[in-house]
Formats: sequence, structure tokens, C-alpha cells
Amino acid sequence: MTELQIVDVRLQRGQTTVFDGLKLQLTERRIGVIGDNGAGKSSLFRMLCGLETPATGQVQINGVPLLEARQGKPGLVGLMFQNPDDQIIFPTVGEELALGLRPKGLNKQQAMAAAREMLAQRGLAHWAERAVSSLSQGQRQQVCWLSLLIAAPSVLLLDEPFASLDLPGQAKLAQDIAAASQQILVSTHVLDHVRGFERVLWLEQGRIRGDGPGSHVCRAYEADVAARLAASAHSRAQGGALHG
Ligand SMILES: Nc1ncnc2c1ncn2[C@@H]1O[C@H](COP(=O)(O)OP(=O)(O)OP(=O)(O)O)[C@@H](O)[C@H]1O
Repeated sequence: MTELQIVDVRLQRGQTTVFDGLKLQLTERRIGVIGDNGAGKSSLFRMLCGLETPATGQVQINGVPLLEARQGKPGLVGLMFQNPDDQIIFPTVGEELALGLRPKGLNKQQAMAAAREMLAQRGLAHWAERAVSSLSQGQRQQVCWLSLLIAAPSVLLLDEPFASLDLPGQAKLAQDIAAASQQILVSTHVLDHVRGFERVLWLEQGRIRGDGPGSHVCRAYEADVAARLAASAHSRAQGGALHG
């Protein structure tokens, strides 16, 4: 099992200090990440796969600094981007899936054959030559997931992977996540997708506000949102009474 560790990290993005003194040990097989817009979910994932470098502190894999651990092992941590257009590089679906197999030593033909086989197994054989630009947003999100699945990194980071999927697509992805043997972290605003996870992190302005079994943490976040809504309705009503 791969163990990700965040050791006393400060992360700066532009003018924003996203994390300051963040410490986390991530050992559970399924970890959900929830919280308001701007709480730091994407930043956490980008940092865990090396796209953002902390100003101080460190991300470690099995006790080894991330950059060192990834040398010669590009398939250690994989990110499914929130926006498919940030992830997809190649013009066709087949080529995009094949890309994930090249680090495993397959040549171009072998990688394309494996990509075609995977698509065929999922009833999507006709997608192999399909231009990515001709796919809908949800279909592009599916391609991003399949790219990660075929590349099979040890740790999968899925940043709002359900966002554009239709209901059957969401159900299929949830099944795939349940069946995968790797460690998977999922950020989402749809709490039902992570409520059953053994661990959920609730981020609030870059700090850990909740950390525990999915059912407990999701309930606590929902209660907090309800309380905030009630407080703002109350203050609006008071404002109305004052001006009435
Ligand atoms: N490229 C950037 N430059 C500067 N600040 C950024 C950048 N990207 C994000 N931020 C800031 O970092 C903080 C965390 O953003 P992040 O995207 O990690 O939040 P999030 O929890 O993923 O939000 P959402 O739910 O909207 O996707 C926010 O205050 C955001 O404004």
C-alpha cells in the first residue's frame, strides 16, 4: 500500500496562501474530500501529484519526498483533472488512452491495441478513432477516467469526477471506483458519492475542519451549511424588519 503524507505544508498560489501548517497522513483505500468552493480541494490534489510545490514542508510517498519517489516511476500518482480540457492532449480517444501505457514500455502499436481492447470491453469500440473535440463534456470526462484507469497509477486522485456525468455514467464510475484495487481520493460536491467512504476530509479555507468516517463528516458539513443558510436568512429578515 502506498502511503501519502503531507508534512507541515505551506502552499502559496498567486497571492493566496492556500495551506499553512497542513499535516495529513493518507493511508485509507477510499478518501473523500469535500468543502465549499475555494476550500483547497483541487490545490490538495495538484500538490499530491507534484503539479504544485509547497513553499515549506513536504509531500512524501512512503517516507520519500514526492519528486524523488517519482523519478523513474511516473505511474505512482495520477490525477483526473476537474476540467477534461486540462488533461486531454491527443486528438483522438484511442491515442489519449494509449498515452497512459507508453511509460509501461509498450510501443505505439501495442498501446493502441490495448486502448482499442479496453474501449471494446466497455462497448465503446467506436470511440477509438473518434475526435476528442467531437465529444460532449461528460464524454470527455469519461475519457479522462478511462485514461487514468488504463494507466493504472498506484494512487488515483479524482477531482470532481462526477461533475458532468449523466446518471448512468455516475453509477458506472462509482462501480469502477469500488472495484479498483488502488488507493483513490475523490473530491466532490455530491456528498452521496463519498458518504460511504471509510474516511472523508472536510476542507474549510485550507484547514481540516472535519476528518473521519464519511457518514459522520458529511453529516457535519451538511449541518454547517444548513446553519449558515439559516443565519443568513435570519439576518436578511432582520435587515428587512429594520427597513420595513
Ligand atoms: N491559479 C491560481 N492562482 C491563484 N490562486 C488560486 C489559483 N487556483 C486556485 N487559487 C486559490 O486557491 C484557493 C483554493 O482553490 P482550489 O481550486 O483548490 O479550491 P477548490 O476547493 O478546489 O474549489 P472548487 O470547489 O471551486 O473547485 C482559492 O482561494 C482559490 O481562489
